Amino acid sequence: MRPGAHLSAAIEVLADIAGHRRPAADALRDWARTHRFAGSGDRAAIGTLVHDVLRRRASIAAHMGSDHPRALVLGALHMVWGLSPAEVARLAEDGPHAPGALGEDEMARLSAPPGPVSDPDAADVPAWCWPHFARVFGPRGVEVGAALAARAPVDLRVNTLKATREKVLKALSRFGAVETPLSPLGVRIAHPARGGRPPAVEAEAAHGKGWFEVQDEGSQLAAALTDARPGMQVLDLCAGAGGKTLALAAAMENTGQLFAYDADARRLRPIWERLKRAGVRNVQVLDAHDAEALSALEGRMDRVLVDAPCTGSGVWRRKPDAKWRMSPDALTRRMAEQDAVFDSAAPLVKPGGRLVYVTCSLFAEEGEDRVAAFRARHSAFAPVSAAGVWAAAFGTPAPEGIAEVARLDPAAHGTDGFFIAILERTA
Ligand SMILES: C[S@@+](CC[C@H](N)C(=O)[O-])C[C@H]1O[C@@H](n2cnc3c(N)ncnc32)[C@H](O)[C@@H]1O
Repeated sequence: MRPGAHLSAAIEVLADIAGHRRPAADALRDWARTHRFAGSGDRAAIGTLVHDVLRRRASIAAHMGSDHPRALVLGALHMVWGLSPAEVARLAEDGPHAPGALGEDEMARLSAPPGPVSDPDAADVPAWCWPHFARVFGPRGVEVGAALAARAPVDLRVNTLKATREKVLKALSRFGAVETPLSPLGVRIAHPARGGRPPAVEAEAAHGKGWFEVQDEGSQLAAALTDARPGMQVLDLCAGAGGKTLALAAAMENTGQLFAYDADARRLRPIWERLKRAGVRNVQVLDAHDAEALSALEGRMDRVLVDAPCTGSGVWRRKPDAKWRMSPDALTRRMAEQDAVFDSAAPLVKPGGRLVYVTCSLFAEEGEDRVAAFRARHSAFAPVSAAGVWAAAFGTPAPEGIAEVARLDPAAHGTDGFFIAILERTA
């Protein structure tokens, strides 16, 4: 396919996503199925363009005066990829399957300097979300939204059961791998510029040997603040595919007992292969909905990690389509689920043990509010300073944003957005 045809394909896929409120991955997969002539390079180029449009949909639409997929794609080439208006015009006429010549208005829009835009558009967040951003970030809201609209790097966590950071850095040196600034186990590979594909690190031999896992630095820090130590009894109550389970197992040096549970058996499924590859031997995976297995843990856990289901507003860098699909109703549903799973964790914690509540959301309704509501229902839990746990874990003072609770955001910390609260059972 010629580059011009990639633009037309991206326009088609974006129309499908907008028309049917579908996940981008589904629309891209269906497009590929019905256009078998497209090679993997073509599919990657189209996918990159679609995701770049979705990251910046609101600010591009404001500049182009339209949210039609054609306007969004042309705008993204200029505003995200940095092509000049003349270069965009050339690409738009690149071959018979390109979108076609630019109109006068399109050319004028592309050539115009950036004009004034509303805060939610400048932040590239849905208008209904803006009050939630403003509540948490105040004047930083636009900066945080813009950081969430940028491409994320590939972050890896070194599996200390099998490798060292030096070993992983060396194995991935040709990708320009560097240390992450906050997590002592993190390795980062920058996202390539304009249209480029991030390296397929999971195809590397070092991944096959279990030396590292793909995990955002924020997620690594959430696991580290759980402070699971060798010999402890620990439950990962919302284990999902096991991202944090693996980090906890390594922190426990394969000793003690780590239980992994998730209410959804399908989500838990990949954990088996991951545990094996990582050389983890201290994890017992509990069956979904095995209430008896969970109640057997009552009052026994040194740590219970509740990595609660959430809107995912902190990971919009990686799933930009999700921010436009999210709704106020979904937020309300997530809050009810968070209260339920928080409550179910409480009896499992032993006196002196800790309950660590985590979401990858930036909204206070899913963070501070849920913790306050939990504490109102459970007087036996007292907060533990996240800054104190940070200082003890890393031997450095906690950065800004980490105080009684921790809120990580891509603008301040370069991580995905996370909320972390640590509570100790006092009685
Ligand atoms: C944010 S994801 C977990 C991600 C995972 N911890 C990781 O690091 O890869 C939240 C998980 O909570 C699970 N979940 C939702 N309600 C639950 C409940 N009441 N009890 C246990 N798990 C629940 C969901 O199935 C989902 O897999």
